[in-house]
Amino acid sequence: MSIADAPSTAPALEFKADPPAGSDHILSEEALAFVADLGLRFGPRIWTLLEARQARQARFDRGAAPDFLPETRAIREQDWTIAEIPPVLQDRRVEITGPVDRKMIINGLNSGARVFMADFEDASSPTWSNMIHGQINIHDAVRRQIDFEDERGKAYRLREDSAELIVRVRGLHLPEKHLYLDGAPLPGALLDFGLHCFHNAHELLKRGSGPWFYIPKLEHWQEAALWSEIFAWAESRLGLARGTIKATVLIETLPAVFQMDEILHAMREHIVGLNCGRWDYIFSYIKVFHAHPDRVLPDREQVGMTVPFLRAYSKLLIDTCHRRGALAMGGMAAQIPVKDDSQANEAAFEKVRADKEREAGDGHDGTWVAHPGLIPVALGIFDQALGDRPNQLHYRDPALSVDRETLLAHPEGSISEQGLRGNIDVGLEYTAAWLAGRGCVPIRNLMEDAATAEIARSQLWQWIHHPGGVLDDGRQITPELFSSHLEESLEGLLKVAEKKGLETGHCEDAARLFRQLSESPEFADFLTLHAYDVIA
Ligand SMILES: CC(=O)SCCNC(=O)CCNC(=O)[C@H](O)C(C)(C)COP(=O)(O)OP(=O)(O)OC[C@H]1O[C@@H](n2cnc3c(N)ncnc32)[C@H](O)[C@@H]1OP(=O)(O)O
Ligand SMILES: O=CC(=O)O
Ligand SMILES: [Mg+2]
Repeated sequence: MSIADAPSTAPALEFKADPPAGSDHILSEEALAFVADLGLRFGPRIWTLLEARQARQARFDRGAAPDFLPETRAIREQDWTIAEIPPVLQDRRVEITGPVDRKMIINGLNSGARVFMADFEDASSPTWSNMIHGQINIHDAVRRQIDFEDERGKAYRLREDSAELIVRVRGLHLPEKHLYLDGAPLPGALLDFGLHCFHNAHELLKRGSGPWFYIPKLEHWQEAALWSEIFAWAESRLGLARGTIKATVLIETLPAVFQMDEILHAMREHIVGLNCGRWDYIFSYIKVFHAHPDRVLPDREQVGMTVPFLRAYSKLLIDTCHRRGALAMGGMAAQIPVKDDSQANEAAFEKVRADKEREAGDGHDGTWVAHPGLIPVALGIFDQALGDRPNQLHYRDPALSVDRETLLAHPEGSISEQGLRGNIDVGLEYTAAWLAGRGCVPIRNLMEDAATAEIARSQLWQWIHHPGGVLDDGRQITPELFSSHLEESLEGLLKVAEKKGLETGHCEDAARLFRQLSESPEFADFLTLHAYDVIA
């Protein structure tokens, strides 16, 4: 059955805002019918899975901690592998990621990285305009019709040998408030997946590529199983062969690290690998244990990939993937080139080099960079580690032994005034940018995205709410201390905004959100959910 002939059983989607200009072909009747069908079939299942997250968190709040599941022991112990990885996805030694604006997409695809991940998630603020223009841009990129000229007159066009495109969709928790179905907002993930798949799957396949996705923030293998069902349904509805759609799943929540075999198994027809989403993983550690007074984390700077719980996570991910024939992707180092300070620039590159050397040496099949300037460093390291192979799928560490205790090990360290102020300053500046529609920004020479703000505000919550929130000079982090730093920080941010002629309302809103989320007795699940209420 052709797409146009397929009957839609879903009620029509209700627009809560006008479709952005120039989006008629993206929000076409057929595409909307496909998305509405997705919403009707899978929306209620998503709500149920989100409720299950709440129930699990309530158990963690009563003192429990994540563990391997007894009921899925057989899946962990039996021998099985995922389906074959398509040839174009076998070599992913360096991937660049970025938001979905036109210039970023062209630059990312032209960057020399193997993959460009177009990010509807952590690097994008999900304004209606960003999300729909992102789809327009991806549609054009797939058809290689994405030429454009910026305000300086610089022309952009795709190179012949552009990178493979992977689209990261929003997490299951984020609604798309501009589209309602049956009285409830459509899950944003279904809109992102649905539009890309509907418009581009056949076109990509015709061009030797395919509908490839990154799936973020899963907390349970049943969520992975649902994605596989969504893919299978879309394949059948769009006339694609079963197993055409391929996903890489980010392991970036603490519960998910205990279910990596189960996630691979549940998606074995549709998965090609796992990725170490280290930043959200740190956020998840704080969230899962937010009610445990003995789990207060030290300064963010002290929680790097070499601390035991993070090192164990990445090593177990590599081993699990390679046992199952799946790619084990590394994560993002936050450093970016420093333009006006060669010493700081060299130090930033050194940090990225060390990070990528560790990843390649541990057996990762590829890694992420945030900026094109870092591709040569990462490529050099992975080229050397891979030799003439496309990946390190053959590699297993015979001495590896990772247990639950290490996966949960609490990192030792201290909390400094600089760390406290850093979380407030960076969190506030980032959140103000997000509210203004920019989901990824350079702050103090680091790439910052939504995960930064989540770590910052959840650390602040922990430090304010637990007796362990004590500075290295002996001062307790009280609501009053937090509040005085927040005021100072806001004052500074407002001055900068005024000087640049930027809207100051976003700074005020960001401060209000930070105050509300950090001081509230309840720990909020996601800052971005609260911030989403404020954006257009
Ligand atoms: C935890 C996670 O989820 S990680 C995944 C999410 N994070 C990301 O995707 C990071 C994306 N990175 C970025 O957005 C940017 O690198 C930033 C915001 C950090 C810095 O951007 P800028 O300030 O524009 O950097 P800079 O001025 O040095 O850029 C130089 C050029 O590189 C381009 N560039 C920078 N980063 C990227 C990127 N990630 N992809 C493609 N092109 C890029 C810029 O567009 C610019 O192009 P131009 O010369 O044609 O104007
Ligand atoms: O999405 C990536 C992460 O580190 O978080
Ligand atoms: Mg993430």
